[in-house]
Amino acid sequence: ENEYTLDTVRETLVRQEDTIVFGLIERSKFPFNSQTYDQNYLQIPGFCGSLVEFVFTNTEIVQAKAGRYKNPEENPFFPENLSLSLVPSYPFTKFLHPGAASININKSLWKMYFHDLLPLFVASGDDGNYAQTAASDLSLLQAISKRVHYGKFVAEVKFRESPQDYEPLIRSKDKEGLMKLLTFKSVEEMVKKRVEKKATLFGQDISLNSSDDSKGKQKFDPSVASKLYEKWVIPLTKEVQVEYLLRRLD
Ligand SMILES: O=C(O)C(=O)C[C@]1(C(=O)O)C=C[C@@H](O)C=C1
Repeated sequence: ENEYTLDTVRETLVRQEDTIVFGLIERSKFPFNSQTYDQNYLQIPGFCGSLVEFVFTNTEIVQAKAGRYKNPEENPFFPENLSLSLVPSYPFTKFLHPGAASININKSLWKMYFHDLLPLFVASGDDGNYAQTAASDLSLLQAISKRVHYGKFVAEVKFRESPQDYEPLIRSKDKEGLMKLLTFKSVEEMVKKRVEKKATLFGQDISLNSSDDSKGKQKFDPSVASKLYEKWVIPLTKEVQVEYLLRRLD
């Protein structure tokens, strides 16, 4: 259980930034491709929904059978469709309180992603690559979901470090007080700046003549990455922390 400390969980969050920034850059290779999201585009017998829903539900079914959701860091978007893992189980450290399993905010992430985030950074247009578009939506949304739900681990670490500060707030269900106690504004500022810097560096065209590197055209507007963190990723990670703490003494 020593693998989880405030330093190690923060290191994990930092590494997850790379995945999210790359995910944004990968999705921005494709235009919006609205057919991917159109409820009337598909005509598959026995399936009702958009292509992106088709790709998500079927991918999650396979990944659940292959054991993905046995790991408490993973949360499915369509848990109602999933069957049990078919693979031998691995002894994941039981670090979280059992109440953690009932927290899944993927439905809100789904809405945020398709309604607010995508239109911010994806060019309009259609290039016919709907399956590839849905696949990059899937990997980016999975990365964002993993990051936001990692708030459960962050909250558990903080609780174990100072139960005397958290317990009274949990008992009185003081959401505002909990939010205040778990917030570190200076850390949030660092996270946003670092994410924007990563987006600048990862999105750069690389040439062999190093003096040309910074002149190349950017693959992606880096401010979108920090905006994603500021408006959604950080606030939702905090919301998960509060929800987790409220269940911590059950
Ligand atoms: O690093 C922490 O302490 C966290 O809780 C993570 C996080 C974040 O989402 O990046 C959230 C809340 C804190 O105010 C600072 C950062």
